[in-house]
Amino acid sequence: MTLYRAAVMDTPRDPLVEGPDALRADADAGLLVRDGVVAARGPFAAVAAAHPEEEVVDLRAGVLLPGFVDTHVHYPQVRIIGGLGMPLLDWLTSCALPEEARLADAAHARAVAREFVDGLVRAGTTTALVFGSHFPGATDAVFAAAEAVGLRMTAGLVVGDRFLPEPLLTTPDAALAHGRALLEKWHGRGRLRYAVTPRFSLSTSDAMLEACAELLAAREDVWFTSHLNENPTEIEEVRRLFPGAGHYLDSYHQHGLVTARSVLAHNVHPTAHELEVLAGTGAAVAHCPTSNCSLGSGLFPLAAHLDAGVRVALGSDVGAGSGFCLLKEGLQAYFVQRLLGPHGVDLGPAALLHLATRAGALALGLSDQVGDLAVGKQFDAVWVRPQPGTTLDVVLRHGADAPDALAKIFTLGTPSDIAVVWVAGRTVSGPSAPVPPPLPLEAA
Ligand SMILES: Nc1nc2[nH]cnc2c(=O)[nH]1
Ligand SMILES: [Zn+2]
Repeated sequence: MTLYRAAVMDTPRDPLVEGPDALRADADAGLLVRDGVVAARGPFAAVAAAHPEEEVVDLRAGVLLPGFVDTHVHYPQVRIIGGLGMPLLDWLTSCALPEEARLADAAHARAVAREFVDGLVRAGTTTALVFGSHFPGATDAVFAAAEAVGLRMTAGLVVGDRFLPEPLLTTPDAALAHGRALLEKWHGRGRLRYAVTPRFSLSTSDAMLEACAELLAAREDVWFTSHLNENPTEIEEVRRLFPGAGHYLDSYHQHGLVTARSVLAHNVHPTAHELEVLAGTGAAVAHCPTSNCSLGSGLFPLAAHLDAGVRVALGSDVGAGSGFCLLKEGLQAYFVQRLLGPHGVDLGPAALLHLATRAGALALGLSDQVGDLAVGKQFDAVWVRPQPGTTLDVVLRHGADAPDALAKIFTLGTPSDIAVVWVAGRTVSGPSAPVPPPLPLEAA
């Protein structure tokens, strides 16, 4: 057992519903961690008195937060982060899809999988819903990489049978067979789960979506993820391709793909009826603010989602998004709501923390395990500890109170300020993280 002593902030209640007081901030907390689980929590003096024999790890030089939950991120796109200046469909054609085709090469895919998982944990992400690759071998590689590091990951084979470059195309039968094999190998193994992942309606026929529905029905606890209402040109094209669908969401919903185990990314341009269906089914939306800004997709209507009762969490959407760190996504989400003026939601620091942590856990059905640091939860945590003398260090030393410190962390924090990251009590990034094995490039 280990007794961590730290300033701890988390949001077991929702600040978007209950207001800023929902931030739980304990200036000198003791968290006793046994077998990767928070076994006791309280004022440090009280927990230490009750467990005098435990080793104390003193983290008071920084702030301890729950691990971040990224609800939308693309594994094959690590190396193309930063492709600026294009709207969605041009960016896909000239930037993302050619890179994704390179994952046909197994050695390349293994290297990218390692870079991807490493990028996530360095940024403090401990749980992620991941778009895999169009290639089964490459998707297998990202599961293996996540398992090796200990990342809590839900992912799946990305499938499509139109719009894509030829090497990325598949058929409904092949998609089903490969998806089933990956699901049987990885779903429920350790912290890994499978998500059925059609790329987007634009790249999937009704027959392909039906194959997705068949795979989703294979096990009751399998997840579903895809894209939705990201860009006006995309939406228009989906309307043309699915004349029988009432709207974009309907192209999935008609196949039974929209449930409480569905996470749809973006939804920048929803109709009122789509919001109603999302709320009614319990499906969640992954809001990806840096991606939406970078591709010029639009300003996310968060208020409309919340008013309709739709669950919303954050996604980095790497590689259209500008990096893995959910602190940056939180800040960008805040900026976007400011730009919406009277139509924007007032996102205070507590709301940003909730969006980056517990909202993601709720969206992924994992809130009984992760998302906050209550007793009984997994010790998935990040220690924000800027290097002495950095601007974040300076402003934290002159902060007023806990919400103020949190606002500063979201404003200035980067992966280099995240000193240690734990998943289930084990260090996955930081000084004592196990040295990963060498890249298996020679084996190819
Ligand atoms: N942002 C984004 N939107 C998509 N829609 C379909 N594929 C993608 C993708 O890779 N990124
Ligand atoms: Zn995406």
